[in-house]
Amino acid sequence: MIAIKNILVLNNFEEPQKCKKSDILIENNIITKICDAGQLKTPEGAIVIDGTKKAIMPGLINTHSHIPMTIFRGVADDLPLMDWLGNHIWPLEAKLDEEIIYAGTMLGCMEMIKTGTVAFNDMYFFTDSIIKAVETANMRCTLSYGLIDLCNEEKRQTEVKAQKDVLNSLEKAHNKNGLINAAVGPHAPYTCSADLLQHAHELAKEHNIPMNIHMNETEDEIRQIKEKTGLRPFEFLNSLGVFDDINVVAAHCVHLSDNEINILKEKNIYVSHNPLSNLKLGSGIAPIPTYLKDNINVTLGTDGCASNNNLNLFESIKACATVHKGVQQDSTVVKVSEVLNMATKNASKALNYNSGEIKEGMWADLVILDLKNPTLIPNKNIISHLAYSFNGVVETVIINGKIVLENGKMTTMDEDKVYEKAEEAYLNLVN
Ligand SMILES: O=c1[nH]cnc2c1ncn2[C@@H]1O[C@H](CO)[C@@H](O)[C@H]1O
Ligand SMILES: [Zn+2]
Repeated sequence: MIAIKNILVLNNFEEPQKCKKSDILIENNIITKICDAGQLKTPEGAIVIDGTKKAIMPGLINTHSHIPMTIFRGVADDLPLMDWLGNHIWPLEAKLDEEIIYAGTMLGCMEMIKTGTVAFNDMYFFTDSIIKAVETANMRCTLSYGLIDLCNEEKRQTEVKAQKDVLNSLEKAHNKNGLINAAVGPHAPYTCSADLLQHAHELAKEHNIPMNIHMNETEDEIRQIKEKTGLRPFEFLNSLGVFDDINVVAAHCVHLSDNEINILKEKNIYVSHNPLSNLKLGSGIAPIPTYLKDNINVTLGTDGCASNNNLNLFESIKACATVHKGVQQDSTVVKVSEVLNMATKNASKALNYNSGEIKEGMWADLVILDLKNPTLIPNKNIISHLAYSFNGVVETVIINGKIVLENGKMTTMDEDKVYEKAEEAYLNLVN
């Protein structure tokens, strides 16, 4: 049990003036009580957190990452997507092993937690090593194995077999405490055959899990699909039935035709907007204000550390809240509440979580901020600060009812050891 006393609860992004000081009780992994400050009787044996001069917010949810790529930070800058992937990232990924993946995931979990992220939607390889690290860190996540067959039949069969094992591992991990969830992850329309895409869709339906896929990131890949099929990527996948009856989290969605935007609406597809990765790889800027006008569900992601190059979702929040104002020459688009919802409750909906808000009955995935932080002063319009000024350095993080960061220190891992192992893994990767 955790009792948090006298804390400013940031649970209303639309009407910040209604946020007030309250007491919160957490039992097991659930927020069981929220009442006016001073009203909560501390149950015997509860851990008490004094919330004076502190604020609490829903933990952030990153809907697009490749967490082990934290080890790739800084290895291939200033390149366009296809050159970056084909000539730099994929050759390095061929050298990955379980130890490098574990070290990268531990570092990634640490970085996310220290910057207020409690959950992430990931696509990568070596799922067993990722599971091991995420369980140690006690983070919530949705993991998918990145399916790639490059339209090669033999490769497709290997991928289908690998996918089966991965789903078994994920199911076992899920049964422990519900922290780890499964998704299917066909990498992208330009790396997967129609058969593989349809197979992934069938699995998502059968297991009632989301699909995680890269869509329409660059003009170049769209041209490839059009040459091959005569259709744009969303039209092609829609014709295959890939979007039917499942939650789809489509990463990037930078270049869409009007007809493709209609498909987003009709199929209720969740967009994972990755503004910093799209800017760094020179891919373009997604038309987020149009999506918001059309009531499309937009969420936020960082992408991996070779294209961002960090996992601080507060930076993506600020980028999203500012870049579209510049593009549209209209400072009224993408409001503070809209962008904060993207990083919390919209993401929770996309991934079928019970979090992203602070309400009784919801999972205790919470972030406590020390208000004595230069980027949060004056302590008046804190919700505005979350979007525009906060440096992301959080004080305490609770995931699934467990304190994983306490006064800025990780409780689930030895920080120095994580740094050391990450340095070693980097050297093994590049040498
Ligand atoms: O922005 C991106 N677009 C396309 N592929 C990416 C991006 N970021 C990482 N990967 C690649 O996706 C695979 C994960 O299963 C990896 O090969 C990773 O390098
Ligand atoms: Zn990606």
